[in-house]
Amino acid sequence: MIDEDWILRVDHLYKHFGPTCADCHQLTGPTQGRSRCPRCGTVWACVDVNLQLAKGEVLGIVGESGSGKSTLLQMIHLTVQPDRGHIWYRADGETAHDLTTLNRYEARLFRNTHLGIVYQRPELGLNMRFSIGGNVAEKLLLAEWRHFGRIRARTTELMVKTELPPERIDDEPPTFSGGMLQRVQIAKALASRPTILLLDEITSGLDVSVQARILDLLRRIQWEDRITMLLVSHDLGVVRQLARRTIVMKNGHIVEAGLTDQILEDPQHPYTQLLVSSAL
Ligand SMILES: Nc1ncnc2c1ncn2[C@@H]1O[C@H](COP(=O)(O)OP(=O)(O)OP(=O)(O)O)[C@@H](O)[C@H]1O
Repeated sequence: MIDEDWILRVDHLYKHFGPTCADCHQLTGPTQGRSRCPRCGTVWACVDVNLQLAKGEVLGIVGESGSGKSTLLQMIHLTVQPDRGHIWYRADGETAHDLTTLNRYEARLFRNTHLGIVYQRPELGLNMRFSIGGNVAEKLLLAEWRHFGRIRARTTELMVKTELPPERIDDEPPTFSGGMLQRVQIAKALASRPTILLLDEITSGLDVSVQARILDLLRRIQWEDRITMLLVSHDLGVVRQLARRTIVMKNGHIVEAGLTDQILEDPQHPYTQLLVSSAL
C-alpha cells in the first residue's frame, strides 16, 4: 500500500484492563502465550498495535478468542478509550485528525457520521424494541439528519440495498431471522453513508449458506460504494473471501501482517501456521 493513501492510521495503540505491575510486560504476550499477567491479573488486550487502512480497502483482523480484536475495533469506534497511542483519520484532501483527542460529543458525532459498526450479536447493534425504520432513524438523528421524509426514504433505499423487504419497515427486529438481522444491522450501519465500516464477527453462528449471502452482500456494497472495511473474525476462511490484506493478532499483539493470499500460502508465525492449517 502506498503510504500516502491511508484514510485511517493506528499508531502504537495500547489498552489494558487492571492495575499493572513491574512484571506485566515480561509475563504476557505471544511468546508467553497469555494476555493476563499471572502476578497482578492485568489483561493486556492491545499492545503496540499499528495498522493503516487505505481508502476503499478491506482489511481483515484474525485471531483466537481473547486476542484483542474486539478491543481494537472498539477503540477505533471511539467507544473504548486507549491507554496511549493515536488513531489518525484523514478524509479526502483534508489534514489528518487524531481521533483520540476528541471530546465525548465530538467522538459521538464522528462515530455516527463517519463510522458504521456491525456486531456478531444483533442486540448490540440494534434497539430490539424499535422498528427497522426506528433503528435507522436513530442512527440518522444522531448524525444530525432532521427531515422525517428523507429519513424514511433513506431507510427504504437501504432495505432494498441490503435485500430486505421494504414493506417490513415498521416491523421489529425479533420478527426477523438471524441472517436478516445482520442485514438490518448493515442497513443501520450504512445509514449515514459512513466512510469506514467496522465488522465484528458478523457471520459467526450463522448457517454456511446464510453466511455466504452476507459475505456476497458485503462484497457488493464494497464494490458499489468503495467503502473502507475492517473485518474482524476468528475464521481465516471468512477473511480470505473479502480482505486483500490481513493482520493476525495473538495475546494482544500483531504477530503477522501482509497480503491475505501470501499469509495463506506462506504463513511465517507458528500461530498463523496453526490458523492456516485449521482453515484448510
Ligand atoms: N472491559 C473489560 N474488562 C476486563 N477485561 C476485558 C474487558 N474487555 C476485554 N477484556 C479482555 O481483553 C482481552 C481481549 O478481549 P477482546 O474481546 O478484545 O478479544 P477478541 O479477540 O475480540 O475475542 P472474542 O472474539 O472472544 O471477543 C480478553 O482477555 C478479554 O477478557
